Amino acid sequence: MQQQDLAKKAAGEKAAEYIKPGMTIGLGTGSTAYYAIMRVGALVRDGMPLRAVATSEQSELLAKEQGIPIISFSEVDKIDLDIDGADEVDEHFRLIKGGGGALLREKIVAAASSEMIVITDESKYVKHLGRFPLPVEIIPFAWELTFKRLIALDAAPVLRTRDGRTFVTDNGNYILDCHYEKIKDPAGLHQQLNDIPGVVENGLFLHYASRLIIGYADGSVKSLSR
Ligand SMILES: O=C[C@H](O)[C@H](O)[C@H](O)COP(=O)(O)O
Repeated sequence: MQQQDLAKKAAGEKAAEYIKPGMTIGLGTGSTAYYAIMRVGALVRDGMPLRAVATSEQSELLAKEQGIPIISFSEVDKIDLDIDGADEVDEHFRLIKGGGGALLREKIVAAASSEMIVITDESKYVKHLGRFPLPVEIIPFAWELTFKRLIALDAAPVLRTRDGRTFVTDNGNYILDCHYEKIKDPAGLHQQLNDIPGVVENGLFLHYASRLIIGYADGSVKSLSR
């Protein structure tokens, strides 16, 4: 296993220690959330009663393979604990998410959760958000106009593609990856982006994370709360 994967595994498995019987869990998306989901699966197989909602089709599939009871959102009043990865996190627990294109569902789940644990390896803990391109989910209708609005705002947007085709999210939308290098005013930018017609959501998660678990290649973790 690569060193970064050891760090992700350590963080994902540590997060699962916060799960208590009877909880409703939000399952994140990505290569770090993968390890948390695997651990949740092991807890279920050991007999712990819990249920979960997933933040992407990919995570739902993995959860079902692991035997985790997935419930529909119509059955959910509140989510006790959301465990998810991030592309960047700063010391104020502000995040950039959406590298895998799951930001919209992830934000809906984070907003509905009493607690959000963010799991990362140390490379993602940054002084300033922005080196990782900020994903912005937009609707396909007239996407070129939304794209031009973002150019006018100096976001340097790039339409995300995969295998030579436009990337389409689980919600049928497109992603514009916006290049800032250093985001000086995350709250202002969040508002500015979401005010643009055609923008569905952006990858800044500013108020959701309550605990940050950073994994290291030697298998150790640092768990910080706010
Ligand atoms: O859209 C994807 C999510 O926001 C992921 O949680 C994020 O991209 C981190 O993924 P990974 O753990 O694979 O680096």
